[in-house]
Amino acid sequence: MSKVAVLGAGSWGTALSIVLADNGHDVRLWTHSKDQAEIINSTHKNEKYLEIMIPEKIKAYHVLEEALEDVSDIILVVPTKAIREVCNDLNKIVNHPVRITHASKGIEPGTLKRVSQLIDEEMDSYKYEDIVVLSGPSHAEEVAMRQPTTVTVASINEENAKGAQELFFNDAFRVYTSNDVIGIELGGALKNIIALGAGISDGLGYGDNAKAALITRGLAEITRLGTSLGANPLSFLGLPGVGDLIVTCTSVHSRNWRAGNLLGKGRNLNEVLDQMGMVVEGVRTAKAAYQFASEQKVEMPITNGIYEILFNDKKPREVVEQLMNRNKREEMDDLATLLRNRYTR
Ligand SMILES: NC(=O)C1=CN([C@@H]2O[C@H](COP(=O)(O)OP(=O)(O)OC[C@H]3O[C@@H](n4cnc5c(N)ncnc54)[C@H](OP(=O)(O)O)[C@@H]3O)[C@@H](O)[C@H]2O)C=CC1
Ligand SMILES: O=C(CO)COP(=O)(O)O
Repeated sequence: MSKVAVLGAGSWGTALSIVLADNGHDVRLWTHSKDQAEIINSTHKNEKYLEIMIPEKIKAYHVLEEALEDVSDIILVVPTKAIREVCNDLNKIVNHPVRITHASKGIEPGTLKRVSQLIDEEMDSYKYEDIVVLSGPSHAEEVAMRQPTTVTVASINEENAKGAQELFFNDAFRVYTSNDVIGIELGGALKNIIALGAGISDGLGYGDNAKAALITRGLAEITRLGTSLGANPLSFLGLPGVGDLIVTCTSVHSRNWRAGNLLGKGRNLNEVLDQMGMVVEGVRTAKAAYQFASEQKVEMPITNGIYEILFNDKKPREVVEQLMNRNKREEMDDLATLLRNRYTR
């Protein structure tokens, strides 16, 4: 059994700690809040984030050095805006070989970097090829209740991907491997923008047809961007692509869907974020994807529309009208070309 430090005691860090504890590992759940660590250790609950009881063998830590002592694995699960800060601290402390798996879903606006690239930049003695990403359709609320869930772990280092698969795999948590780090990270990050859109559509009172259109055309545009950045287009048809799109666009557990829903009902972004109290990664990632799409000259009409609603106060109904009245076109033209170019000579 392994000693594992899970960094980030929000919904997802807590749920993944439960999976690891169920697998018999020695789990140290690190939080930046001393009070939260004390509450978790004394009550075995993390009520702000999850209702379920936490197994007593999960110990919460506030001091990073103590959480990291002798661990073989670090699971990084803080919001993407905190990744640099936490890795910067890790860099000063970690001086023995560890495997780093991250499970955060976002892209950094400005630099347009994925989480594995941020880790690589902040950690001197750690190679990009060795980083593992865990992603897929996995609401923390369901994982914590041991409901059947499937995810993918990806790394360029096959041994590390298989090691992470072994670490997490159990009867309720089935783990696949992949070597497409770019596709797995981008699928998980970009679907959050489309989930905001699905929430907006529901908030406006539109029905299932509109949502199916958003999921399908959203998939087309995130695949287009991902492929232009080096991802395997087929990864977008897998768990971290279409799987995660379905789960976040159709579930009330999704914070991105819930935030979108409030926006669709007429609230502005600041009001919505105040009310959520948990991370809504799609907001930052929409900014990054908007910038990416214009720099790479990739067509992303849904993302552009959501960017306008979030940051330029455009009315959601106006965006829908624009999307519905875009130039007439063939459905599969660019995606078919993209796949043909990749798989034929
Ligand atoms: N929830 C889910 O179902 C899933 C989430 N994810 C991804 O996991 C990542 C984390 O999400 P999730 O756990 O849900 O988020 P939550 O909002 O539930 O929790 C975020 C946690 O991170 C902590 N935090 C915030 N800033 C810092 C910092 N600078 N240093 C250390 N800790 C910090 C928060 O502390 P505090 O309480 O003090 O604010 C809180 O404990 C996101 O990228 C998300 O997209 C991926 C799959 C599923
Ligand atoms: O990524 C998730 C499920 O796979 C969680 O999505 P939200 O951040 O929208 O809750």
